[in-house]
Amino acid sequence: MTHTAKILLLGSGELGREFTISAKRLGAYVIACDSYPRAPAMQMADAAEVFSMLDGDALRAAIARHRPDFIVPEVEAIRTEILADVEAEGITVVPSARATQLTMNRDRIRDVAALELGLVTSRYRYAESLEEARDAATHTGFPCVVKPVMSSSGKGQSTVRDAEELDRAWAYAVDNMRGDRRRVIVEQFVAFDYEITLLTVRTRDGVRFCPPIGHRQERGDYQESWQPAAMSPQALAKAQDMARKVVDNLGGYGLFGVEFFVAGEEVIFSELSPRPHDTGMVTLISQGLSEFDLHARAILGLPVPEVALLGPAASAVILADRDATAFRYECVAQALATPGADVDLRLFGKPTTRPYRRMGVALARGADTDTARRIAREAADAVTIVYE
Ligand SMILES: Nc1ncnc2c1ncn2[C@@H]1O[C@H](COP(=O)(O)OP(=O)(O)OP(=O)(O)O)[C@@H](O)[C@H]1O
Ligand SMILES: NCC(=O)N[C@@H]1O[C@H](COP(=O)([O-])[O-])[C@@H](O)[C@H]1O
Ligand SMILES: [Mg+2]
Repeated sequence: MTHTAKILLLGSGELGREFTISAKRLGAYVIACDSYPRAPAMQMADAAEVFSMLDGDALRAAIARHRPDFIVPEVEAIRTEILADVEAEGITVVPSARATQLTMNRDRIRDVAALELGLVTSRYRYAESLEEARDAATHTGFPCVVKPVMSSSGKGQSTVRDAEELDRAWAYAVDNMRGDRRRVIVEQFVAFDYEITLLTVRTRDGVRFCPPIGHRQERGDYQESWQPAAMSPQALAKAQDMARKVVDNLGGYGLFGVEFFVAGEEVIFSELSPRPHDTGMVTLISQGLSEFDLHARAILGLPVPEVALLGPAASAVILADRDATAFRYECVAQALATPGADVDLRLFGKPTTRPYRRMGVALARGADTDTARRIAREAADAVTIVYE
């Protein structure tokens, strides 16, 4: 055997690409899967498979063909029943088949967090019709946020200020949902002071936390993130306590991105990813071991040391603005030229653009997080996508 482990990666975007690099550095053989060819992680992997992760037959066939030691989900939308079957047959699903099933849809994980574990969440209710959405909004009050239970990166999500706007929000959610479950969550709008991602690693030796990551979102999608997020020790302790409860409930080994809203000293659990988080790309420059290295180590059962921050750092996204198949990047040298600053780039190698598609990220370290944010934003803005 020439490799330490065989990993089937389900989803091959930018997060999978960095995970592939981390896993391969530790000697793993990686088969990268996604619905389109030349996806970012495929360009780094030993082998690639192109099929929809929601196609159960194709997923089963890929598992049977490669017989991996580990299945590592990189997206939410996967035919997760199959993962439960293969876990029972002895393949390790990361972090666990149950975690992938509970987090694929917002309603399941929200019910576990709020009802089973008693975590603080916003008021919420589910709706399967416009009528039910109206009832749900009576329960949450206005403003509220309407999201399809199956979606990510803000797709189909909108904030509703009054009853009049509900029709449009319901239609928008139904039109932009993934899968075939016409179900939304209606959530009380939380007027938070700031929001964080707490990267939480479940390892054989216990749970470890990265310093909290602050982030700013637009259209439900992340624009910039920074680490450490300034927060009181009391608020951090509450977030860590909730994160520990939820990852221990989900089980298995790996890194989780646990999202919280913070208002004063109140910490409100929002949702979590049982895998590296987009806002956690800042750890590519802020930590000796990035979130991808930590995920790989935890999965492979390797030692995971206490996480040390190298210094205040930030990430800023590089977005496309139109549909295109022919384009190039310019001004990369200028982006990396900020004098005296630690600045870096990741261009993901996505083969096509579309409006708001994340094509890359700029990374920076600075004397404080405000400085790092400024340098990262300037570097991201310097990179120009030239459409041909
Ligand atoms: N109830 C709420 N109150 C206030 N803001 C909210 C609320 N729900 C979501 N948001 C805002 O929208 C962002 C995206 O929401 P959420 O994380 O639920 O969606 P998502 O589609 O799962 O995103 P991702 O997959 O990128 O994490 C949040 O980070 C927050 O900024
Ligand atoms: N918030 C979830 C997230 O950031 N997921 C990341 O985006 C990719 C899809 O990008 P695409 O839509 O540009 O193909 C996913 O594969 C994953 O790496
Ligand atoms: Mg989120």
